[in-house]
Amino acid sequence: MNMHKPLKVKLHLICYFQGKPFDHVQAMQERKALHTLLAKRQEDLPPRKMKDSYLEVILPLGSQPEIREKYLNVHNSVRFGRILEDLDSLGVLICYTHTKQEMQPRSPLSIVTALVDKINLCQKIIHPDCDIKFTGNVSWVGKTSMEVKMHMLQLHDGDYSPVLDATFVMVARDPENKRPAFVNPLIPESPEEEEIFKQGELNKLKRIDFNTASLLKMAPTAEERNIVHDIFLNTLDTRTVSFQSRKLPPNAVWMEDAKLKGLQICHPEERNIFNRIFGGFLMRKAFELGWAIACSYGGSRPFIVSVDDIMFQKPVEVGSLLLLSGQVCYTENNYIQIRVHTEVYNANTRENHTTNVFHFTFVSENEVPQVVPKTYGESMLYLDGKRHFTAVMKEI
Ligand SMILES: CCCCCCCCCC(=O)SCCNC(=O)CCNC(=O)[C@H](O)C(C)(C)COP(=O)(O)OP(=O)(O)OC[C@H]1O[C@@H](n2cnc3c(N)ncnc32)[C@H](O)[C@@H]1OP(=O)(O)O
Repeated sequence: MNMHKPLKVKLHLICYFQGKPFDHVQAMQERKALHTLLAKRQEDLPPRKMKDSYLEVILPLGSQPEIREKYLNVHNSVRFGRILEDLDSLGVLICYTHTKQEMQPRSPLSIVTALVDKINLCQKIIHPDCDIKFTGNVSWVGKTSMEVKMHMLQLHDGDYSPVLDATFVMVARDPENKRPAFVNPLIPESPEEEEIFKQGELNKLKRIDFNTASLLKMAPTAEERNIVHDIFLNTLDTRTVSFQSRKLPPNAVWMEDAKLKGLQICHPEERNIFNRIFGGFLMRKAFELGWAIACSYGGSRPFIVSVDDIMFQKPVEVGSLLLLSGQVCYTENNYIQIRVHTEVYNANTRENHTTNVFHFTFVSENEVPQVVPKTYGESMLYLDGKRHFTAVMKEI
C-alpha cells in the first residue's frame, strides 16, 4: 500500500478554511455551477486503484493532550461516539480521494453516508492518552456507490495494535445532493485485491438478501416461530387456563420495560458541508442512547462489541426535531442487542418519518436478565435482534 504522510488534522475542522466560518447556504448556491463537471457515463471517468484512495490519519491523543477532553468518558477511556464521528468523516474523505480529478478545482460530487455495514471491535478499552491511527481505502465500487474499509489502531510501547475494523457504504450525488452521480471505477491490482473486491460484491448481495428476508416483509422461519411460541408458553401463568395471563419468568424483564427515548434539536452547529446534519453526529447520539440503555439494563458497565447495518434512509434537515427510541431487543449471557430508531418530526405537517435505524451489540461485565417479548410486534423485534446478534457473533 502507498503510505501517505499522516494528516494531523481534526477531521471535522475541514468545515473551516482560511480561519473563516464556512457559509453553508452560500456554498450550496455556488455548488449549482458544478453540475457541468459531472460525468455523463461511468466509463468517462478514469479507473482508480485501491492505493489511490488509501489514507492514514493520526488522532494525536498521546502527543497533544489538549484534545483529550473532547474524547474522554467518565471511565477514563475514549468516547466511542467520537470515534464514530471521525470514521464517518474519514470515509467521506477517502471517497473524495478516490473520485478526485486533478483538473477540477472542486469536486462536483456530494458524498453521503448510506450505510455503516459493520464495525467490529477487538479491544474493550480505547486509551485516552495514546495516539490513534486510522487507515482506509475504497474497497469496492458500484455505479454511484463506494464501499470503504477502515481500520483503527492505537499506539502502545512504540507499536500500533488493532482496535477496530469498519466497513461503510458511501453514495455520490450531484452538487445539490438531489440525484445519484457516477464515480470512478475501481480496478483491483492483485489476487488479494480481487478477493477484497469480490467480497464487496458479495456484501452487496448479502444486504439485498437480508433486506428481502426482513421480518417487516416476510414471516419468520419455522425455527423462529418455534422460538416465539416457546417464549409464549414459558410466560403463561399455569394457574389459569388463559391465553391472556402472562407471567414474567425469573431473572427476566419485559421488553416494554427495556426502552429509553431521547430528543435532539438539530442545530446548525451539527451540519455537514451539504447543509444537512452530520451522519457521525447522528451515530454518536444514537450510540450514547444505546449505551445508556445497556448500562441501566445490565446494571454494570457495558462495552461496545459491534455496530452493524446502520441505514441512513433520509437526510436530516437542520432545525429538525429528532426523536430517538432505543430498545433492548435481544439478550444472551452477558450480551445485550440494542436497536435505536430515529425519526424527525415536522411540526408544520405533524408528520414523523424514519431517518435511521441503528444496531449495537454490547457486552456487560455481568450476566444480564433475559429480555422477554409480550406482543407479536415485540416478538418480531426480538427475532430481528437475534438475527443481528447471530450475524455479529459469526464475524468476531
Ligand atoms: C471532506 C470530508 C469531511 C466532510 C464530510 C462531510 C459529509 C459527511 C457525510 C454525512 O454526514 S452524510 C449525512 C448522513 N447521510 C445521509 O443523510 C444520507 C441519507 N440517505 C439518503 O440521502 C439516501 O437514502 C441515499 C442517497 C443514501 C440513497 O438514496 P436512494 O435510495 O434514492 O438511492 P438510489 O436508489 O438512487 O441508489 C444509489 C446508489 O446507492 C446505493 N444504496 C442506496 N442505499 C443503500 C444502502 N442502504 N446501502 C448500500 N447501498 C445503498 C444503491 O445500491 C445505488 O448504488 P449503485 O449506483 O452503485 O448501484
